[in-house]
Amino acid sequence: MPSSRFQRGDVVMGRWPGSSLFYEVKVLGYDAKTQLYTVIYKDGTELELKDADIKSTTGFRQGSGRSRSRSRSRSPARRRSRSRSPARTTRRSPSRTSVARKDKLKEVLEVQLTPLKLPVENNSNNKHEKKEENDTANRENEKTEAEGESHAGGRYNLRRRKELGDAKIAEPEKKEAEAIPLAAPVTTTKITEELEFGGRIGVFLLMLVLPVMVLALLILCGQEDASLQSLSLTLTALETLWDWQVFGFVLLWLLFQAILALLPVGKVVEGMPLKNGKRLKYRINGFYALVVSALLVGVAMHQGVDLSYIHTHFLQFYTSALIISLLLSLYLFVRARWASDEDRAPAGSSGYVIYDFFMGRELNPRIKSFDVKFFCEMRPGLIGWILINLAMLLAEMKVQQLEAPSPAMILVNCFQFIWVLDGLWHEEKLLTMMDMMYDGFGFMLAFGDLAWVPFSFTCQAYYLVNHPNELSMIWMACLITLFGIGYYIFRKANSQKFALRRNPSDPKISHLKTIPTATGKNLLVSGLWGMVRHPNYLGDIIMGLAWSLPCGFNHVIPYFYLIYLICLLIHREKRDAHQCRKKYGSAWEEYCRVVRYRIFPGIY
Ligand SMILES: NC(=O)C1=CN([C@@H]2O[C@H](COP(=O)(O)OP(=O)(O)OC[C@H]3O[C@@H](n4cnc5c(N)ncnc54)[C@H](OP(=O)(O)O)[C@@H]3O)[C@@H](O)[C@H]2O)C=CC1
Ligand SMILES: CC(C)=CCC[C@@H](C)[C@H]1CC=C2C3=C(CC[C@@]21C)[C@@]1(C)CC[C@H](O)C(C)(C)[C@@H]1CC3
Repeated sequence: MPSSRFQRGDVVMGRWPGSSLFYEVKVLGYDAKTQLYTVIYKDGTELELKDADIKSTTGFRQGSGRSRSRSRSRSPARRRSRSRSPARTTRRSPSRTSVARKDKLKEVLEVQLTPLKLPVENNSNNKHEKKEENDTANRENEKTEAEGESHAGGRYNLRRRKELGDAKIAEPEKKEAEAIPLAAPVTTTKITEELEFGGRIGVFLLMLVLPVMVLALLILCGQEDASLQSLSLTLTALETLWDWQVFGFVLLWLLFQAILALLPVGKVVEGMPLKNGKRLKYRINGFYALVVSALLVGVAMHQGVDLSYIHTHFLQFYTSALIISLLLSLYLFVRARWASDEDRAPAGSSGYVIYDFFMGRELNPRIKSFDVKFFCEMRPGLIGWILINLAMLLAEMKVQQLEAPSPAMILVNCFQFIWVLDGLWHEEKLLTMMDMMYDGFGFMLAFGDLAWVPFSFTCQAYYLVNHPNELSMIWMACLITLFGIGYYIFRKANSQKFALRRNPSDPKISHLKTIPTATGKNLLVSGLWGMVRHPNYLGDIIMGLAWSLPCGFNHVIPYFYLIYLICLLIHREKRDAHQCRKKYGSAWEEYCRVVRYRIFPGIY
């Protein structure tokens, strides 16, 4: 290879097809005529890459700020690669941002990758060559072949983790900790390449439509005639939507929850690794916060506080929460000016003000050790939801002059309480979710957490106050069973995924088959995760159905949550599939071939 920058055997960083993610690859050869390198990824995938799609590992190591076991002297090559780093582009003056964005898009579009056909699995020469290349993923493939479980015709093997033994499975993780920066893809993306939610116009419309939609929902739920046609006749006067006292109560609630979150009670855990390899610390005490909140509410009720005040002032409560979420989003947008590149959320760094305001520019905004996003996602809205449901239960008894709450109201309260309790009990798992790992904290989540969750998720209980619905014993038994099935699928699927990510050799998931990927992470491909690609979404939707059905079939309004959830999760599935395709490439394609349906078995 006379005129090539890299030689056969060199370990370099190669761009993954169609993305700006770089993984460690080994150079297998260089074709001077086509000027393409043949490289092999950790999972055995061979590709041809242009010179521009290959970077030296030293440049990446320096840039990513990870701790290394061996430090090398600063070479001219490394200095070159640092000066070209996109990190620099975001530090440029705003006038140059859009030029940088175009350059970046161009760069991504220009990636030309030609997948090579892999040699047939039983070609002993090649197998030997792979083995010599000392690649962990190859070694795993070999083990699998020995077990006769290789996936016919595929590049990946479906293997039983149990049969391999825990120690062996943990091997890639161990290596990664020692020296190979493989598990977390190294990304040079500092500016958003693709705009989601319909871009700037889409998010602008969403910011207008979503708050009005919740207001309309609440007006409809609260009036006798909950049909959609009746909405225009009863447009509420704006001044009736505001009450300073209510605003004060909402602020007090937020303050109270923030104090509970700051109490030195509960364990402190580390979040998932950030771009710079560091992990943030989080105090997990959501469950205690729920217990203390319940005690406080109990004492207040005992002292004669009438919770049905929340029902009679529900619109004012919503408006206050909306204003607070708007103010919070503004604060977050402004403070992100001083955030370092590392703290920026990839999705909210487009350079377009409106888009970044919606998506959130900062990934983990913190005031000292107080994580604003983590707090808002789990506390005031979720615990507030339970408080509101309780207020609606009391209001129903008052309005309908009942001695005890209706069975429909009890079911709605119990189902939703279990869901919130489960969320707080497994609070730690939020740290591995898309919202915490990739999404910035902007208007979407601030409004979602503080206004959308507590005021639209409570629509069934609010509706039942004025729209009683009788339930037969059989129907109640059916609803409980339906909820139980949904909960089982939701919990089991989420726990299996969490266990795999936290400890791939966890005995609880050792019976499940997985597909290895180039990043060192595995994808579950049997059990619930073999039924559909998002069993947790399916479980969530079944539960949503179970707590909407007690409201009967007279109006569509109590099904608002279910409709929202289906739309959100279908959209989320698409977003996630897009990210996973970029992250996992052919392993993800293989997974999609094996598990055909996304959320609903046999349907979608
Ligand atoms: N009620 C509501 O309003 C909402 C509820 N939810 C609920 O929150 C929960 C979490 O949702 P969300 O974070 O969106 O989605 P998931 O928990 O499904 O997370 C998706 C991620 O899981 C990993 N993954 C995907 N497939 C596999 C597989 N086969 N094996 C192992 N890992 C896999 C990938 O990340 P990686 O490989 O990087 O780990 C992927 O990016 C769900 O139960 C959902 O229903 C979510 C949104 C709103
Ligand atoms: C239309 C609009 C404004 C959308 C914003 C969406 C948010 C409301 C939801 C996005 C993902 C969420 C999750 C939860 C609450 C709703 C939001 C914030 C969640 C924290 C609720 C508790 C669960 O147990 C959960 C942890 C699985 C869940 C995670 C996702």
